Amino acid sequence: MSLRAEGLTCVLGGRTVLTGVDLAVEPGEVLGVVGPNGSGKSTLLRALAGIRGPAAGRVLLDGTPLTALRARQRARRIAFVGQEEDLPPDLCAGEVVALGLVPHRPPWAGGDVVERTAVTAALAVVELDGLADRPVDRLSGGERRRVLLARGLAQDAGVLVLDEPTNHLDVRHALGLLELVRSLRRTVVVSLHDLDLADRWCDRLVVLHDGRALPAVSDVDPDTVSRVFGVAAARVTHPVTGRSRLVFDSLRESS
Ligand SMILES: Nc1ncnc2c1ncn2[C@@H]1O[C@H](COP(=O)(O)OP(=O)(O)OP(=O)(O)O)[C@@H](O)[C@H]1O
Repeated sequence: MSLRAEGLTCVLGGRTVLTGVDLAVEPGEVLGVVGPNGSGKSTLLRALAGIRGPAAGRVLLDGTPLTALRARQRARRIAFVGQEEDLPPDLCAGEVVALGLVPHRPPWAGGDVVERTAVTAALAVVELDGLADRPVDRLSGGERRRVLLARGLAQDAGVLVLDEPTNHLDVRHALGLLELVRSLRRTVVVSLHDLDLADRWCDRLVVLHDGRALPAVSDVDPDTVSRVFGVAAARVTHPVTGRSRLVFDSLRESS
């Protein structure tokens, strides 16, 4: 599925956070969204997922404006996994994941064996086998993130919109999650604070700066990173893997 934003302007609490954002995500592409704190990453992702409509502009899913889809139709096509969610503490991990199946079943249809199987499979993908019956307030922060990702996977939508999915994850699980996301071959929009991870794992990156989106690029220029984030950025070659990596230091250290 393709996702396209045309002239998106997003206003929060009377303040214009983003102006005139144009971007396109091709079917099967992983598009990263990066930018400093408060630059509007979550706001953009929510607009792309149809959770909060823009003040101006539109989002098209395979050419159809999101506003033309009912919520249930939209949820079958776009799964959104937000940064933080206040989950009722005694809800079990499996019940959270089962929420991802709601758009696919008729109203009031209860849980059954098929649902249980889908929940078990989604939890296994995020390496949380056997935790279906554990209340979410007895999970670690990283485990809760993975439960939310499992809910997004269970939703079985063609487009995944992930806001900071690697928050709380240790380095192995963070890399594993991005490997998993790529292997799904779905259309993905993902915001990441870790610029090096974003640079390595996304097909293209959009940098948010001063309320606008810079054109998407496949290799972000270290000078752009330095200017937008106010750090000394450079590219180096990883001594073991030979892959190109972004490294950073404070501007003070570079002078
Ligand atoms: N409800 C609100 N009312 C007014 N301003 C808001 C509201 N929610 C967020 N903002 C502001 O909108 C801007 C964009 O917020 P957003 O959460 O999209 O940024 P972000 O890039 O995701 O930030 P972070 O990297 O810190 O997660 C910020 O300046 C924030 O203070």
